Amino acid sequence: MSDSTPQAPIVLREDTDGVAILSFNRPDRNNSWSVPMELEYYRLLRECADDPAVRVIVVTGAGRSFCPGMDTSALADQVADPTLTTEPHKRAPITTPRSIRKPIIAAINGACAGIGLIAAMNCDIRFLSSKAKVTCAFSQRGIMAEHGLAFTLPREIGTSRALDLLFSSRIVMGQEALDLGLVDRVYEPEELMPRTLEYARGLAANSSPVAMGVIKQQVYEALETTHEEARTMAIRWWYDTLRNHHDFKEGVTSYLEKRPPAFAPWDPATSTVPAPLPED
Ligand SMILES: C/C=C/C(=O)SCCNC(=O)CCNC(=O)[C@H](O)C(C)(C)COP(=O)(O)OP(=O)(O)OC[C@H]1O[C@@H](n2cnc3c(N)ncnc32)[C@H](O)[C@@H]1OP(=O)(O)O
Repeated sequence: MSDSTPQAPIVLREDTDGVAILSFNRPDRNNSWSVPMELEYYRLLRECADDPAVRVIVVTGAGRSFCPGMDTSALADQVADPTLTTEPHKRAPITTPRSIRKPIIAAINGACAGIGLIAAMNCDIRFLSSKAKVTCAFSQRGIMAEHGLAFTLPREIGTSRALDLLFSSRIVMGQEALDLGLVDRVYEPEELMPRTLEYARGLAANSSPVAMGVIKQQVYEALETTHEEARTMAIRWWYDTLRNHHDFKEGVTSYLEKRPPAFAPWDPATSTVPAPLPED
């Protein structure tokens, strides 16, 4: 499995107006997934998570492809020697993006398959180029639904639709991907990054970082709790974090003063688990 030279990082980071853009960059292998690329992707995600200047993260692919799955040469190596393993269970979980309390938007600019689709599904929101081909690919390679796709895909698009895509590995594009709920918006290729960045910059400028961070944690936790537990957690977040936060005051005051809000940078490490509700 070859990777780019040290002069060309295998994941690029570029920052603009509170938005960090991370781009998969293995041009010689069409941005297919490799363990070094995965490790660098997670390292950069953590770097962005800890950087108060970053309010929103965009994940995309350099060049024509997003990520067409595991590098087929690595798959071929495993076919030749089944004892070879990349031991994914010993690496950071591919769900890492969901634990980062900043919005992460996938801008799917081209081929998106296998673990590339899983990476996109672990982002919070997905925008798609109308020319990009999306496929699970696993059934056609003789592989099960990898890395928790059996969890995320049915929750996003429904059980029978997920099974259709997983059984058939058929290619989905544009309007169909939107209709399925696999992606949230579709743009012409030349519009994808400008429109994604317009949206991301809007979040960075107009939405409170602490509110977005808490909302993200609430929504993913609520996938695995009861309605009542989700309601209780909202109350705990209110008392513990938001009620006395600068951004609540600023959000209300700026509206009343008819001016744009100036929300404070937020360090997610300062607030992780809200305190229990006070006893009556
Ligand atoms: C643990 C995780 C496991 C997995 O992820 S298993 C799944 C592995 N992935 C796949 O099996 C997908 C294989 N690729 C495809 O089926 C297609 O691509 C797509 C449908 C995703 C996209 O189709 P299109 O946009 O028409 O691109 P194109 O012309 O098929 O490919 C362009 C170039 O990209 C190379 N490429 C595609 N996928 C991979 C890959 N996974 N690893 C390495 N190279 C890949 C091709 O060979 C070709 O190259 P050249 O232009 O030199 O002919």
